[in-house]
Amino acid sequence: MDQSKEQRILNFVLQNAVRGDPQSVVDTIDKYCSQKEWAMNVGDEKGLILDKILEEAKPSTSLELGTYCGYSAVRMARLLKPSARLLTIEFNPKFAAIAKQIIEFAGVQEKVKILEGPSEEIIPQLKKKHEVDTLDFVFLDHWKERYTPDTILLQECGLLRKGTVILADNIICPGAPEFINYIRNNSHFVCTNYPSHLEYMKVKDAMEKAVFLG
Ligand SMILES: O=C(NC/C=C/[C@H]1O[C@@H](n2ccc(=O)cc2)[C@H](O)[C@@H]1O)c1cc([N+](=O)[O-])cc(O)c1O
Ligand SMILES: [Mg+2]
Repeated sequence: MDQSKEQRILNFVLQNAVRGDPQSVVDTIDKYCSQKEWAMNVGDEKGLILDKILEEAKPSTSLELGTYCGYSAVRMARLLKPSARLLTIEFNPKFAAIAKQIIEFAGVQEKVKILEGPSEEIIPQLKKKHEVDTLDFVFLDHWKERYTPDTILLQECGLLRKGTVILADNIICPGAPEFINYIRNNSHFVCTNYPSHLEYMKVKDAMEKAVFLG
């Protein structure tokens, strides 16, 4: 059975990154995906925007929707304080297994917990099963048509608090038009757009920050 692209990314990390060094894992994935095979990691250009917004938020409890290979989980975990936690939801068991190995290789497994399953099933379990009170930071990078229903679900489950920062990837490419329409017309959020480029490409993309007002 020949390897998947995600397995090739994992192997490249295991052979070229420095164990226990999250920055080297991030740089190694960027190197592979810019030189060998494109993959849907947030990447280094949008990654720097993610870094800045995350550092400003100084979150104790963060949630990511769409782990994929774990690139942004490692990228975020490397900036979190030791007591902070990142929960990341992944639907595809093959991707979750790859991400687990990349997260462990980077040495950030103490801060990161992968929750396997669909977001609409897992979000309602966060408070009781995963001891979440409210979320300080949310990174949306899963199926683009799920951005809006999952943002509504997070509110319904009482997981957002005054000041929760939601950051969404791919506002232009592939695009999340219904999310943009929803969030920019919702008086409970203050939105900021961050123009950038699609990972590893010259194509325009953007991220959107939405701060919940309570
Ligand atoms: O489609 C994109 N992302 C969809 C991501 C989906 C990921 O979210 C998981 N998930 C986790 C939980 C769920 O409930 C559902 C899915 C899926 O199993 C997958 O791992 C995308 C596409 C491009 N592109 O240029 O084409 C660029 C990007 O940056 C992208 O993020
Ligand atoms: Mg993305």
